[in-house]
Amino acid sequence: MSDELDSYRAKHYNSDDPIVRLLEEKIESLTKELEKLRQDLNWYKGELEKLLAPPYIEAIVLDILPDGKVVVRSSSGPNLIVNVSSNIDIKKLKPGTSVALTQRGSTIVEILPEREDVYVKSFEVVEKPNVHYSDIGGLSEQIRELVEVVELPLKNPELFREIGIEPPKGVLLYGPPGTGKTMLAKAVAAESNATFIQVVASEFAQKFVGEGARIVREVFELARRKAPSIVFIDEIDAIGAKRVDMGTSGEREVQRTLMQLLAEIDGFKPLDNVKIIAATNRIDILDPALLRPGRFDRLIEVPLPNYEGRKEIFRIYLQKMKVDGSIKYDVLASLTNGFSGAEIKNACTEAGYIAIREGRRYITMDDLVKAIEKIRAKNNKSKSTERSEKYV
Ligand SMILES: Nc1ncnc2c1ncn2[C@@H]1O[C@H](COP(=O)(O)OP(=O)(O)OP(=O)(O)O)[C@@H](O)[C@H]1O
Repeated sequence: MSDELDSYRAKHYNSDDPIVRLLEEKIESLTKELEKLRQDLNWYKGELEKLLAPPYIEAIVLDILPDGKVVVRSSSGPNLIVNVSSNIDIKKLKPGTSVALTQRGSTIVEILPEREDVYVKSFEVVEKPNVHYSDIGGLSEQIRELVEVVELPLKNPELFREIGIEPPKGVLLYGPPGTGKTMLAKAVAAESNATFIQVVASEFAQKFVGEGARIVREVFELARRKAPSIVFIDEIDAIGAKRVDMGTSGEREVQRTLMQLLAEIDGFKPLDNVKIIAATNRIDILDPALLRPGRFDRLIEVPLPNYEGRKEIFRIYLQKMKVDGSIKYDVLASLTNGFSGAEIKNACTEAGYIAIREGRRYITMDDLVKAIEKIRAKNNKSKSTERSEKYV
């Protein structure tokens, strides 16, 4: 057939003939259209394949066996012993590697990019916090204690083994809001060259049954992987308060999470290279089980700064700002009785704004006095609102 066509074309072909040119243009555009349709068809086939393909199961490698099989913890729950697909380099598999299993869960078909559990992502992991003891005012006694029970054991566990004393596994920092508890935890992590893992206990209280306990497990597995590390649990009263009744499922979930936390703490030895620091504004409502020996058995109070502490905190912030020669630190300390460190910092920032509003590039004593009055007025207002709400 194609020979006859070729010989017909050879005899009659006339490129000047307008019909021939028209036909050739038509053929060219149809050929392009056909090519485009072929590409679209392949794309749709690929999409259809993805849509119809059963989902992979995510898993974490726990161990590699001598026979080349791998033990994984699948996200669907059980531990499995699985094969490794030939396109996977088994040397790239190590405990903690995230992998994808076939739908039947029998074979590792893909190595997933390194990531922490999505829940753990909701926690802050700071390899090296940028807070130092010198940034903290009025808490020298608390710093000394943290150096003794956290920094030294992390940096020099042998010293404690040799002498034969066990430092506490958990330290509880307690005191009013804004007094420097989080700063202290970050500073001791920075000075100990430890990874700082900050969680807010209310993050543990998840809405799905068992999720809180799972998050606790993930956080402590992360802490072991990144050791030496410090797990800092802020607002621990969110899960560690005395339980009055186990009526609601939410209360039971919180209790399960607390039990998991206690199990994790009990699972550590005092000289392991993971330390746990918790913070609370409400030590009075904590479950005594948390404070039992071997858990948070070192309590460090972090109170509002006294006169000298307030002077120190003002110096820390004002030395980083442009001020004129009128600053009197003793007067500032006298005007801020009852202020927390956070409120003193806010007063310095507010004084900066007052100077800017008045068109100046430096802060005066008058700016600071006005700022202190503004913050005290705001505090009094919020306290009176609190009181009135209490009696509503
Ligand atoms: N003693 C202090 N020295 C210097 N700055 C302080 C001090 N206390 C608080 N601050 C300032 O207040 C801010 C809040 O402090 P921090 O978060 O450590 O308080 P906290 O006690 O953990 O508060 P909360 O109990 O509300 O979590 C800090 O970022 C810091 O700037």
